[in-house]
Amino acid sequence: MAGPRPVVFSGPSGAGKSTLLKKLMKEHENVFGFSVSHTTRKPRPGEENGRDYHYVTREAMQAAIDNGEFIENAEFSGNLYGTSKAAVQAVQAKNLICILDIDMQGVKNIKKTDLNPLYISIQPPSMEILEKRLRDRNTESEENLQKRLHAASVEMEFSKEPGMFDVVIVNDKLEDAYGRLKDTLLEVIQRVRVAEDQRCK
Ligand SMILES: Nc1nc2c(ncn2[C@@H]2O[C@H](COP(=O)(O)OP(=O)(O)O)[C@@H](O)[C@H]2O)c(=O)[nH]1
Ligand SMILES: Nc1ncnc2c1ncn2[C@@H]1O[C@H](COP(=O)(O)OP(=O)(O)O)[C@@H](O)[C@H]1O
Repeated sequence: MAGPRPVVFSGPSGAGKSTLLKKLMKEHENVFGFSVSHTTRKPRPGEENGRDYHYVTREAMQAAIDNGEFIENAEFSGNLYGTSKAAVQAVQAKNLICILDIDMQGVKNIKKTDLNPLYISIQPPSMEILEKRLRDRNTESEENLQKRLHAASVEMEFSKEPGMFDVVIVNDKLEDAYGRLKDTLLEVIQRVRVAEDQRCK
């Protein structure tokens, strides 16, 4: 696939991926583009169809998967999630750095493709803090929260597997984590800006 090297973000639900990504994309408009995944989960208040996710039924999503429209897909906390080929192509066609927010099954499956992204893991400082943040976010039922916490402990172990991630960022103080993220991406951001300047000349 053409375009600049994509960046994968992964890590437990509640680690702060969306918070960091939104900040990054707001500060660097026209550098990053979000790969909008499909999901069978219901939208949360404030989420928008086509911007945060493509919200679909399980039947529609399964049919699209069977039709070969997805790069990867996974079941998480009782719902289907997946990255469509069209989602990544839409970003790459604009020459933007494609950002993917996916779980560890997605990371494993993307590693089998030719996408060749940079892999960044976002981790919470501890399980206790993660639970507090997830509870305070107030988006999940108790049952869902427990499923996410169970998955989180596995995701936290996964991030320690040698060679799995290029960078692991612990999101303790938000500004510190964001600083580390920007340092990590400095070179790729600059490369896209130089290419953009050259196109404008
Ligand atoms: N494999 C895969 N995972 C995804 C995809 N989109 C989102 N996820 C992951 O699904 C999990 C749940 O996402 P979500 O329901 O938005 O909850 P949140 O992470 O707590 O905000 C997270 O780990 C996401 O990274 C996707 O397209 N593929
Ligand atoms: N460094 C931080 N300190 C305190 N709260 C945070 C921090 N980072 C994120 N949060 C909060 O924690 C919750 C989970 O973050 P979120 O970005 O939704 O995680 P994810 O996308 O990984 O599931 C949100 O309510 C968010 O505002």
